[in-house]
Amino acid sequence: MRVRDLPLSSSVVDHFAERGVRELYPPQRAAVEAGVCGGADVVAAVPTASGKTFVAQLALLTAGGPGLYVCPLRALAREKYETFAALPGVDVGISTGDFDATGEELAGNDVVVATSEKVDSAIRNGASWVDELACVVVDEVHLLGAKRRGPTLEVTLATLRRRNPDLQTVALSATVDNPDAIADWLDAALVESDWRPVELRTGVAVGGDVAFDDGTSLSVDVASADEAARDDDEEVGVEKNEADGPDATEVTAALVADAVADGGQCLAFVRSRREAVDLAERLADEGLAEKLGIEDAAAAAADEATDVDGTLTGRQLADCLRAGVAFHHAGLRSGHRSVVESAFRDRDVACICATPTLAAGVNVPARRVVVRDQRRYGEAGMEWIPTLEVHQMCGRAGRPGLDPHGEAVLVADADTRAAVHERYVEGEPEAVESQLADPGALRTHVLAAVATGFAATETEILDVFEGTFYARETGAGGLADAVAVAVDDLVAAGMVARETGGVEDYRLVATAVGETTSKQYVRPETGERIVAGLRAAAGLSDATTLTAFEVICDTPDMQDTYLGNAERADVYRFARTNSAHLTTDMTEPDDFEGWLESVKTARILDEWIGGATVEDLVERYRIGPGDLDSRVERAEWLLSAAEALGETIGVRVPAVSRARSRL
Ligand SMILES: Nc1ncnc2c1ncn2[C@@H]1O[C@H](COP(=O)(O)OP(=O)(O)OP(=O)(O)O)[C@@H](O)[C@H]1O
Repeated sequence: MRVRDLPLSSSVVDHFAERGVRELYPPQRAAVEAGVCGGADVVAAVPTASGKTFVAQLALLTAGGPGLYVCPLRALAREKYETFAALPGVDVGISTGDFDATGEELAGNDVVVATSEKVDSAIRNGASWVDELACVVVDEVHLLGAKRRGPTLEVTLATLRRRNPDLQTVALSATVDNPDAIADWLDAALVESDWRPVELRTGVAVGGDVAFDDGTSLSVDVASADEAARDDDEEVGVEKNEADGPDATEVTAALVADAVADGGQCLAFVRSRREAVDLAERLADEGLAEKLGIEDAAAAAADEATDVDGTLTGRQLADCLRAGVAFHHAGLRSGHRSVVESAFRDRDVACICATPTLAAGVNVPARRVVVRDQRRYGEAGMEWIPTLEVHQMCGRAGRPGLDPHGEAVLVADADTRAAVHERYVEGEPEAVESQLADPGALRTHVLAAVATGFAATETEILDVFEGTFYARETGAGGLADAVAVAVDDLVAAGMVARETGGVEDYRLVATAVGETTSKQYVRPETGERIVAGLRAAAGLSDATTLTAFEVICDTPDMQDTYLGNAERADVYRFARTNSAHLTTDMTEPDDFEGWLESVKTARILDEWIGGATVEDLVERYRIGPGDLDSRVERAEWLLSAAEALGETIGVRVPAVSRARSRL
C-alpha cells in the first residue's frame, strides 16, 4: 500500500515522500485497513519505532474536523508538535504547561498537541474547543497504568468521549500483554503486530560473551577494560579479588567500545541519574570520539552544552561530550537534553548513558543498546524493572536503512543470567492495569466531576466513571464504595457540600473553595493545605516570601526535594531560626521529614528570587539544574492557585503576590 493511494493531498504525499515515507509499513497498512482514515476507532499496539506517528498523522489529517493529540509525556510533546507543524497546510497549537486557563486560544487549530493534564484542565475550565473535536489520538496509552498520570489519562479520555459520542478515538500503545482489553474499552479495532522495521536480536552478556536469541553470539574483550579499572583501583588502594568476574560497568564499556569501533552508536541504560553520569565519565576514557571519527563535531556539541549554563552538570556534560559520550536523565535542563538528543541524531556523539526515561518515546535509534542495570530501588528495595520498560529500551536498537539488525544486550552475571533471560528475552511485557482506584486520584476526579456540574450525586459520579478503563475491568460499581469515601473526604475537607432537598435527598455541590481548587488544577489536599496556610500566614506578624513558599511547597503538588543526612541538621536550624515566618510549628507535622524537605524547597526558591544563581543553588543544595527549573515552574503555578484561593476565601497575603511576581 502506497502513501499516494491514501486520501491525502498531494502536498502531504510529497511531504512524506521527501522523508522517505512512500510505502506503508505493515502495521500502518493494518491501521488503514481497520479504517483509521475513515473515522474508525483504532488501537494500535506495535513495537517501538515502527511508525506509530504516521498512524496518528493519518487519523488527524483525514478526520472531518479539528484533532487533538494527547501526549502523556511533556518531554515528547514538543517533538511531536514539530513533526505535525511541518505538515503542509496544517495549523498546530501546543499546550503543555502545567497550569490554568481554558486554552481558548487553541480553538481554530487543525491539530492541538497537549498533555492529558492540560486537556483535563481545559475541560474543568469550560473550554469549548474540546467539544468541537472530530478526532483524538492518545499516544503511549499504556501509560494509563502509571500511578500519577494514568488516572488523569483515562478519566480525560472517558470524559471527552462521553461529551462527544462521535469522536474518533485512536490509541497508540507499546507492546503490552492486554491490548485487547484496551481495544475493548474503547470499542475500537485492534491492530496488533510485532513487526519492526529493523530486526532486533536480544542477548544476555556474561563477562564478554553474549548469547543472542537468534542463536548468534558475540565476544568482546573485557579483559583490557577490566585491567584499566583494576589499575585505577590499585591507585586508590581498592583491593579486588582475582576471582571476581569483570563488573557490569566494564562489560558495558567493552560492548559500547566494540560497537563504536565498528561505526555504530550506542545507548547504555542504567538505573539512576547518578549512575548515568558515572558511566558516562567512565566511558569518556574509551576514546569513543576518535573511534567514531567525530572529534570536531563532538567538540562543537560540547560547546553547545557549555552555552546552556555554567553549572557543574553542564561542565560535566560538556567534558563527556568532548570525549564522544553523553548522559541523559530527568534532572537535566531541557536545553541540555535537546543538545544531547540532537547531537545523537546527527551522529555527533557515540554513546548516551541514560536512565529509562530516554526509552519512553524519544526517537534516538542506535546500533546497539546495552542495558547494564535491570534492577533499581523501589518501594520494596531492589526490584526488577518492568519488562515493558526494558523492551522499550531494547526497541531503540536498529536504525532503519542503516543497520542490518539492531542489537540489545542485557548485562548479567553467572547468577542472574537465567532470570534475566527468562524475564526480558523470553518474557512478555506486563498487562496495563488501571490506577483509578487510588484514593488520591479518585478525590481529584470526583471533585472535578462535581465542580464542573457533570455530576451531583454519587450515582452520577459513577456514570462519569463508567467510560473509564477501570470500569471496563471491574464495572463502575466496583468503584461505588471508593467514590462514597472520596465524597465523604471532600465534604470533610470543605471542598464539597451536601445540599439537602427533602429527607435523605441531597445534591452534591462544590463549595467556592472546591470550585477554585478544581479550576486551578491543584489536588484537593493541595487546596486544603493552601487555604489553611493562607489563614495561618494572615495571622503571622511577619509573613514573608519564605512563608508563601513554605505553604505551597508543603503540598502534594510540589515535587519532593531530596534531603541528605548531612543537610538535615542545617535545614532544621534554618527552620528554627525562621520559625516566625513559617505557618507550621515544628512540633506539628505528622511527617516531619516531609515537612523539612518542603522547608528546603522553600528556602531554595526564596534564595532564587533573592538573586542566587542556578550555579550557586545547584552546588549548595545538590539538586539537578533541571530539578530547579521544574520547581520554579511549579511554584509559579501553585502561587497563582494560592492567589485565587486567597481571593475565594477573602484572605489577602501580600507575600504570596510578592513571591509570584519575583519568581
Ligand atoms: N512507512 C514508512 N516508511 C519509511 N519510514 C517510515 C515509515 N513510517 C515511519 N517511518 C520512519 O520511522 C521512524 C520511526 O517512526 P515513529 O517515530 O513514528 O515510530 P513510533 O512507533 O512512533 O516510535 P515510538 O515508539 O518512539 O513512539 C521515523 O523516522 C519515521 O519517519
